[in-house]
Amino acid sequence: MTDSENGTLVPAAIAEPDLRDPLLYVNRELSWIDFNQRVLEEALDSAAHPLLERVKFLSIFSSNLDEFFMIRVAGLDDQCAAGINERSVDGLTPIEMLERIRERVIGQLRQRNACFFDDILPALKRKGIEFVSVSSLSVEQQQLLQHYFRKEVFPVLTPLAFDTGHPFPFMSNLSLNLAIELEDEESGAIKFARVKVPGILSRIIRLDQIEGLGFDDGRIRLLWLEDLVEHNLDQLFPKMRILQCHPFRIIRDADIEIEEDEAGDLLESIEQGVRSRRYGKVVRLDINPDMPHSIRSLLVKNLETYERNVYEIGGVLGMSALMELLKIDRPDLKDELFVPNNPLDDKRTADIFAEMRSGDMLLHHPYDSFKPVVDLIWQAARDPDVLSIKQTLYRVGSNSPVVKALMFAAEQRKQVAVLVELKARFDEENNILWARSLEDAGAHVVYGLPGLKTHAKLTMIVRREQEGLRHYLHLGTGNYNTVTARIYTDYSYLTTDPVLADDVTELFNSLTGYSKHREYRSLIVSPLNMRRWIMEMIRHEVDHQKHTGNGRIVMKMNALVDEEIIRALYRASMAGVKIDLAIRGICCLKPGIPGISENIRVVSVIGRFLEHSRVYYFNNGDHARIFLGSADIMPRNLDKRVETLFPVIEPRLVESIKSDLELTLSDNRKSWEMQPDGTYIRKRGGRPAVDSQRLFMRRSLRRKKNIKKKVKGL
Ligand SMILES: Nc1ncnc2c1ncn2[C@@H]1O[C@H](COP(=O)(O)OP(=O)(O)OP(=O)(O)O)[C@@H](O)[C@H]1O
Ligand SMILES: [Mg+2]
Repeated sequence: MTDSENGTLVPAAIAEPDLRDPLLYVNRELSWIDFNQRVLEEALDSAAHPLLERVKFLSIFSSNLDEFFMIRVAGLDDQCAAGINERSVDGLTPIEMLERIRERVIGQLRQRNACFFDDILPALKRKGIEFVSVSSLSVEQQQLLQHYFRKEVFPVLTPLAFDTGHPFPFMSNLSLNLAIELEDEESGAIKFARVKVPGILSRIIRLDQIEGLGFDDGRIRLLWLEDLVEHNLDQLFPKMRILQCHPFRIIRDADIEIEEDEAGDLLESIEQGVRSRRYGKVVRLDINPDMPHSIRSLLVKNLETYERNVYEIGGVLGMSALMELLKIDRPDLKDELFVPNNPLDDKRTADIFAEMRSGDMLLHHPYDSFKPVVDLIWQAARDPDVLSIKQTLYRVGSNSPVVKALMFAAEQRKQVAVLVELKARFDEENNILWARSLEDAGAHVVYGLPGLKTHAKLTMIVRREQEGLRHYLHLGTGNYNTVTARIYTDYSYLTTDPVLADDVTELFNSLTGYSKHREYRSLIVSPLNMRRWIMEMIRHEVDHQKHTGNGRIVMKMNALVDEEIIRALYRASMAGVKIDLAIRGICCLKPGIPGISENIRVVSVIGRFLEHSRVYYFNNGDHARIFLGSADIMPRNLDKRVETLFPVIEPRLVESIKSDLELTLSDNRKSWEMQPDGTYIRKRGGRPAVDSQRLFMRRSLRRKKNIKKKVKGL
C-alpha cells in the first residue's frame, strides 16, 4: 500500500493501521460542546470561584452557546436543507450531528438552570442580593415602579399586532419578546401581539437605583426587565384584556455570506452582510415549558422554523445577560483585583526602542501588562524619526488606544498602513467604524486579500537612525485589544531582528499591494507554507526520535481540528515521539489509544483567564525550536486565513516559554485531561498542587515587588 501523505511505500506486512478510521476522531461540534461544558463546570463548582465569578461563567457559557447556534448549527442546518449527507471524519451525517447537539444542549441547559436557580440565587440571597418579582412588592412600591416604567421603558416599546390585517412582525436575532394573547373588550375578539423587551435597556433593573424606591436595609434587589414590562402591559393595550403573556427568544443564522469580487467595495458588501444577518433563518426558538401549544405552533409556523429548533427552558431566557450582575460593586463576591506587572517600570526612562535595541523582549499577558505594547505605538507616533507604522488589526475593541495612536501618527504625516480585517466575526460593525476614522486621519487602510481573513497579529515600525533604517517589530498571539489583554493569556514578542523585519516587510507588501512574495526566511505564513511547515517539523521530530530517542513536541493552541496534521501526530506518536498538547477548546484527536496515540497527552486548562496563546515547541534533538503565533490547527487557519508563526531565538526567552509550557502541562487544579474515548476528566489533587494561572499571577506579583524595591533603591 502507499501512504499518500509522504509518498513512501510501506510494505503490507508492517502496514500502519488505518488512520482514517472514524473511531480515531472526535466530532468537531461535539468537542466544542465539551469545551463549553468545561466552562459550565466552572460555574457549577462552588469551591472554584467567588459567587459573582460563577455567574460570569454562566453568562459566558450562554453567550458561547448562542454563538455556536448562530454559526455552527446554522451551517449544519443549511447542509441538511441542501440534502448533504456527507459524513464527517468521525462518521456522522449533519442530521446526526444536529440530533446529538440537541440532546447535549438540553442536558446542559438543565444543568445551567439548576445551578443558577437552585444554587447561585439562594447563595446570592444569603449575601444580600436577590431577585424580586413585581407582584411581591407593596402596592406603593408597585406604583413607583409603574411611574418608572412610564418614564424609562414605555417610550421605547412598540407593541406589534398580529392578525390577518397585520403581517407577522419582524423579530431580530437574539431578541427577547413577549407573546401576548388579548381580548378586545368591545368586540370580544381574540388577538395576538408581540412586544420586544428592548435590547438597549439593562435586562436587570436595580430597584435601589430607582428614585423613591430605596430600601434602607442595604440589600440589593433586582428585577428582570421583562417582568416589569409584563406587569404594565395594560398601558400598551388600552381597552384590551391581557389573557396571557409568554416570553420567547430567537436565534438566527448569523453567518454572513460575503460576496467578494475584487472590483467591488468590500466595506459596502460587509455592511450589507451585517444588515442581512438580522434576517437570517431562525435556528433556535427558546420558550418556557408553560407556553400553550397554540402560541408555540403559531410562532414556529410564522418564524418559519421547525419543532426540532424549539428549546423549552424553564426560568429566564437569554442568560448571557447575567454578565450585568458583575457590575454590582461587591468585591467580596469577585476575584481579587489583579494588576499585572510592567517589566519596564524599573527603567529610568521608558524608552521602548532603547529596550528593544538592547535585546528581544517577551511579555506574557495578562501576567505582564499590555501597556508596553500600547506605549510602543504611541512612542512611534510621537517620535520625529519614525517614518512609518504598519499594523494588522483584527479585534481592537471599542475606544482603542492603539487606534488612537495610529490616528495620531497619521496626522503627524507618518506613513501609516493598517490592515483592518473587516470580517472578524461579530466585530464587523466596530471594525468598519475604525477603518473609516483611520482613513479620515490620513492612514492607508486596506482590507486584506479577497477570500482570506487576516488573523496574523503584527506591527512594524520603521525608524531613521544613525546607522540607517531600523525596524521595530511587535509580533503577537493575541489581538491588539487592551480589554481582552487583561483576561486572555497571550504572548507579545518585541524584536528588531532584521531577518524577521525583512519577512514582515514582504508580508505587508503582499497584503497591501500586488506582491506575490512566496519566500520567507524566518516567518511561517498561512496559507502559503504553514501546513507544509508543520508537517515537516513533525517529520523531523520523528527522525530525531529514530536517531536519538529524544523526540518531543509540545503544542499549545485553542483548537486542533485538521485531519492531515492529526494523522501526522498519530504517526509521530507511533514512532515514539512524546507529544503534549495543551488545547483549550476543540480537539478532534484522541490521545492514549494503544498502538496509535499512546505517546500523546491532551490537557485543557479552563480558569479565570482565557487560555489563548499559540505555542509550537519542537525538541529538535535538544536544540529546542519555539514558534509563537496566531494560528490554531484548523483547516481555516492553515488554508483560508493569513496567519503567521514566528521563531523566538534568544535562548533565555526560549527557556522561559518552555518553562511556562511545562507549568501549564503540570496543572492539576484547573486542568482537564482528555481520555482515549474523547471525554475529559478533571485533574484533581496530586501533590504539589499546581494551579498554573495562580502561579503565573504569583510570579508576576513577585516581579512587581522586586521592581518596586529596585526603583526605590535607584
Ligand atoms: N475565562 C474564560 N473561560 C472561558 N471562556 C472565556 C473566558 N473569558 C472569555 N471567554 C470567552 O471566550 C471567547 C473568545 O475566545 P476566542 O478564542 O474565540 O477568542 P477571539 O477573541 O476570537 O480570538 P482570535 O481573534 O485570536 O480568534 C469570548 O467570546 C468569551 O465569551
Ligand atoms: Mg475566535
